[in-house]
Amino acid sequence: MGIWIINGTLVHNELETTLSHLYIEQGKIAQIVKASGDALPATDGHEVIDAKGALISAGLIDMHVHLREPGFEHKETIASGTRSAARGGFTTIACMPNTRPVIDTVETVKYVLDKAEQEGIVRVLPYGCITKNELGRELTDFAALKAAGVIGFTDDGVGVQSAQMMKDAMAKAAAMGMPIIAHCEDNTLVEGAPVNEGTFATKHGLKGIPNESEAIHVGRDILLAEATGVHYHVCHVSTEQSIRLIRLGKQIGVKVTAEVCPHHLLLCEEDIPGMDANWKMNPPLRSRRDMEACIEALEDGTIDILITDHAPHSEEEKAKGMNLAPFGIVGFETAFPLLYTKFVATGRWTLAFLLERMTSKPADVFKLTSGRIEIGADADLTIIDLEQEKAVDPTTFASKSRNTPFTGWKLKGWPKLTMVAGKVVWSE
Ligand SMILES: NC(=O)N[C@@H](CC(=O)O)C(=O)O
Ligand SMILES: [Zn+2]
Ligand SMILES: [Zn+2]
Repeated sequence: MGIWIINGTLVHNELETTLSHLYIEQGKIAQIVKASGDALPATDGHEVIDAKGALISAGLIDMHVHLREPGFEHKETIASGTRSAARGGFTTIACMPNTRPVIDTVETVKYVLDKAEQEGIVRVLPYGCITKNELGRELTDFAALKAAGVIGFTDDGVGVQSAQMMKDAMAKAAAMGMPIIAHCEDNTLVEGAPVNEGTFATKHGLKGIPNESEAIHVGRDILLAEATGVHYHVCHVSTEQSIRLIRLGKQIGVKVTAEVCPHHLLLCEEDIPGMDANWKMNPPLRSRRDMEACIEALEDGTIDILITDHAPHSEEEKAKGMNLAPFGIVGFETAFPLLYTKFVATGRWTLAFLLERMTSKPADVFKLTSGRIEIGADADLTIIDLEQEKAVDPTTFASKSRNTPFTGWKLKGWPKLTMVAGKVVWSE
């Protein structure tokens, strides 16, 4: 017995969309049939899911998320985080190692993979730390972590401050064909500032995080990537200056790729309503000019992929206020509707472009086999209603945390059903 998903809209490319039926057998896509009139394929003896004209996308992929387990289970767990991801239409997520303990040993990699297997409902790909405890002093055992199943190395949450340490890490990663994923931040330029150095900081008398604190690392690391030949991936790009450097790096043939979050495309410092820590994240909301540079960079391919940087924190932690609250906002359950409503429904992007940046592009950048609807592929799929309009209501989130600046936004493009390897893991 297999599953027929009937009457779904498939986006083949910018020009071609078809109403189609998909047949799934043993977790894989076995047939793709173009609908003709009202005629249905022979579905006898099979399970039938009627997509009712809604979009069927390859399952969304998010290469930058925080699941908080082990150590911060009050913010999120692998169980709650993967449910939140499924509701957002994500079928594969790559989790950051800034847990407690951090993911810097084989034991912790195993712990995360076992938990994901037992309690997770979407695919979880862990990253391992570049340095032990993310302290920047000593490299982890890359070979052992790779063998245990990590897909790349990163100290996300903090920048690797020493250029020599980063160079050694890149040389080692390059030798084993693994990517380095970098949170770019020079601590000497940041000094505990909670928001961007700009209009909001000035108005409220706050210390500011300057654009150079990010871009200095991007520039340094592109030179180191050129020297070592590593695949270097820049986390959550937020500044015009970083983009300029990534563009140059690509032009001269350095293997540099980059990602951007929805909030850096949709919000800037002018939008922050007041001293509300649900607007505090790292990197911070920058100037309008930076926001526009990020949009253009995604459009021209300088930035390769979209990610959420889903960073759950509890209400108590966020209630500490702009100066003391931790950085980060949740992202899974708003990402697709936000991007669809603000960029596709407005006519700026095609649906094909948005889907590519959340499915096949991340798969290509990180050499994953998922991200495409084709015969023989794992049936990782998402059904999305592009028409229904609904306001963002954090009380409905499957995530344990509700720290979002998007409360009340009226959006279209809500996922209805998420399938991983032919199994429905969430449906409305
Ligand atoms: N992005 C954030 O604001 N916070 C992240 C850390 C990070 O992604 O650097 C977190 O772990 O909370
Ligand atoms: Zn980061
Ligand atoms: Zn992060």
